[in-house]
Amino acid sequence: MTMLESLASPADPTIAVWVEGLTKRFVHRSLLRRSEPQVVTALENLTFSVERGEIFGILGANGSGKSTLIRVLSTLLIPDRGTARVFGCDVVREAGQVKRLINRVSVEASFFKRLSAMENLLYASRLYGRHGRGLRADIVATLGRLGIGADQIDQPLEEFSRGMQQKVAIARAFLTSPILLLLDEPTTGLDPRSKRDVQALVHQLRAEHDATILLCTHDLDEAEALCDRIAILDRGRLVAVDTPERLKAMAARPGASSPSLEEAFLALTGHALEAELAGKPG
Ligand SMILES: Nc1ncnc2c1ncn2[C@@H]1O[C@H](COP(=O)(O)OP(=O)(O)OP(=O)(O)O)[C@@H](O)[C@H]1O
Repeated sequence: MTMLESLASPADPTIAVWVEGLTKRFVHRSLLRRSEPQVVTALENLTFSVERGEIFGILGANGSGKSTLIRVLSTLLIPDRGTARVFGCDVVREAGQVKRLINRVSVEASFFKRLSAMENLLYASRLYGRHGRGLRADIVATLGRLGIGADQIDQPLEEFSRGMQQKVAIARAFLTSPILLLLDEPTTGLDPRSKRDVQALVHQLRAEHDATILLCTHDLDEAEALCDRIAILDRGRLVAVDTPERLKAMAARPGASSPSLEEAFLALTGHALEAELAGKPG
């Protein structure tokens, strides 16, 4: 825990996300009747906070708990223990208020698939109170920046590839200007050029819209390029929270060249980021 985290309080307006003692377990029942159900601890007593305006990364291997954390923060899952607040609102008791403050972008982005990108984005923007003449032009410009041309804008989304739908989800987050943007693996499955477009838009979103961004990834380069601070999750436990530079410094050995973020991850968790942890009981 950093000095700031030990001094901050959940009511502090400069704190966007406040997580204290957060624990979530799942019971995995085997199809074979004789074997005992297994309890998987997806999140184990997490405590951290994210400052308003930060781009905060959650880095962890498959099954380390990243999506579970995002789902708790977006009010889709109820934690077993502990609390989580978004700008002071409790994600369980004040879920309605939290929903108005967040926008979650994930692979299972929900759209009206038979409607076009333009129709979906007009609907979402109006839901967030955006109207007026400039809206259509903004939608065209935002999609254009992500490489979706004017000729594709009126096509039904069901005809878009997964990567293109992911871009429309990111455009939606940009157009609706949420205060907290939860990005769950936003560039997975995108080609390198599209990845760079998305990353540029994330930076712009923070700069122009006073957004706080929580980004789950297992892409080390992306985490390093985008994040002010990174939390490393390992089997549901928080092993470190710090700037990329300080995480790397933690893994430095006297006389050796300065470690990469990948080496820092290995030193802090004891395994490589690609390690498959899914299904391991906590
Ligand atoms: N709905 C669920 N029911 C049962 N177990 C679950 C559920 N959701 C997650 N888990 C388990 O919780 C653990 C953490 O999963 P989670 O999806 O949060 O990890 P992750 O870090 O997001 O992984 P990935 O990078 O593969 O998306 C895993 O062991 C997973 O099997």
